[in-house]
Order: sequence, then C-alpha cells, then structure tokens
Amino acid sequence: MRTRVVGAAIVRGGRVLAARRTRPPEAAGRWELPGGKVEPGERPEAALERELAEELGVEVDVVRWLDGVVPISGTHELAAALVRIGGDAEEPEPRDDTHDRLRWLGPDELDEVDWLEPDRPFLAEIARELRSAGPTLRAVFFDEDDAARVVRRLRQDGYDAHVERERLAGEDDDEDHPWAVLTDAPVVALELLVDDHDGWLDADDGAEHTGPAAGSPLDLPTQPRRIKRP
Ligand SMILES: Nc1nc2c([nH]c(=O)n2[C@H]2C[C@H](O)[C@@H](COP(=O)(O)OP(=O)(O)OP(=O)(O)O)O2)c(=O)[nH]1
Repeated sequence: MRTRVVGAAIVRGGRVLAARRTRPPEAAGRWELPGGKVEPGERPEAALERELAEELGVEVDVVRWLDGVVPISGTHELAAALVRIGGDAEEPEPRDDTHDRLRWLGPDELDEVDWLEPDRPFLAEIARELRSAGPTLRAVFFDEDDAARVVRRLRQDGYDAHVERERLAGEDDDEDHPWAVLTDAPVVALELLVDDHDGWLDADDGAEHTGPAAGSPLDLPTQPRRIKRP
C-alpha cells in the first residue's frame, strides 16, 4: 500500500495558495499544494491540519476532498482537499524549510507556476471551485481593529473573510492606507457591519467582482458612502 500524502487547496477571496518547495532537489523550485505525509493511524484531515500549522502557521478547516488520488511514485500517492483558513489565523508564511515562496493564484493564473506533476490533475476542479465562488465584496475601514472585528464576525457567521491593506493611488508610504475586508458574504450582512464600524462598502465593484483585484488602487470616496437600506 502506498503512503498517503495530503495537499491543501487553501482557498480565500477567489484564489488558491500555491507553495514553492525547497527539497528534495528534484522537487525544489516546483510548486505544490502544501501538506505532507499522513502518519500511521492518523486521520488525513488531522494530518493536513498538523502539516499546515507546522509549515505555514495557519489553522485550517477541511471543507471537502477533491476528486481522485494520484500516484506520486511507487511508494506514495497524493490526495487533495479544499480548505479554508479558520479562526483568527495568521497570514500564511513559510515557517519551516519546506517552502521558500507562496503565491495566491486566481482561476486564470493556475498555469503560471510549475506544479509538481501529481498536483496537476486537481487543478481543473480547483479552477471550477474558484470560479463558482460568490462575488467578493469589499468593505473598507480606516481602523485596523474595526476591520479585524468585522472579519471575526463574518467568519463566525460562516463566511470567508480576510483583511488586505490597501494602497491609495499615487501613494507608496505606509501612512493612512485603509484596511479592506474581502468577503463572500452577501451585501445585507456587510451593510450592518460597516454601519457599526465606521466603514463603507466599496459598492461599485461588488456586483460583477469575481476575485480581489490585487494591487489595484482603491477609488476612495471623499466621505463615507453608505448603501441605503429601505
Ligand atoms: N506536501 C505535498 N507533497 C507533494 C505534493 N505533490 C507531490 O508530488 N508531493 C511529493 C513531494 C514529496 O516527495 C512528498 C511529500 O513529502 P513532504 O516532505 O511534503 O511530507 P512530510 O512533510 O510529511 O515529509 P518529511 O517530514 O518526512 O520530509 O510528496 C503536494 O501537493 N503536496
């Protein structure tokens, strides 16, 4: 029987996390779904949670396993799961010597990195999953604590949510840049939260937005803009 290796498709804000391996030499520089070997007697979900805490410092919840199990070699095989970062998780970053780079990839960017062969059969399902996610809404706050509270609340309510630091057009210093919360929650859920936390909805791109436009400057209103409730 082959040893099971489990990889995580960590999905957030319409993108999936890819990790670049540092070892062994034949895999170094190539990209994978972070994870590792399931230990004897260990549940695969527990193995994923353990590996992601060790390698990236994040707590994750397994949503579901992707279709198929792919042989890695004569001795190992790869299964992959869709997971979400849970709790008050830190931003994932390489914590041990397994990876030296991380990238968040949208559904049209999956072929921009050189995936290890066994990971490739999972990419079509991952792309479908990313495309099927609800529109990503963006709420903006000048106070980091407000943004963090809103993220906590949305996650408690079962939505995907995370904070990104926004840069204002034409500015590159670190002062006064607002904090954007990106979430798949519906507008109604977010409206109440922006009212309570002195933020505003970046309403214009909510309707057709299918993923965060990384790095795009925010169109800031001159004063808080509220979406009116009837
Ligand atoms: N983690 C992971 N490994 C993969 C993937 N695709 C793939 O071919 N592999 C290979 C690379 C490695 O040879 C093997 C997994 O080993 P690993 O080094 O990640 O596992 P581990 O952390 O439990 O290993 P170790 O402590 O015993 O070194 O499977 C993938 O998507 N994720």
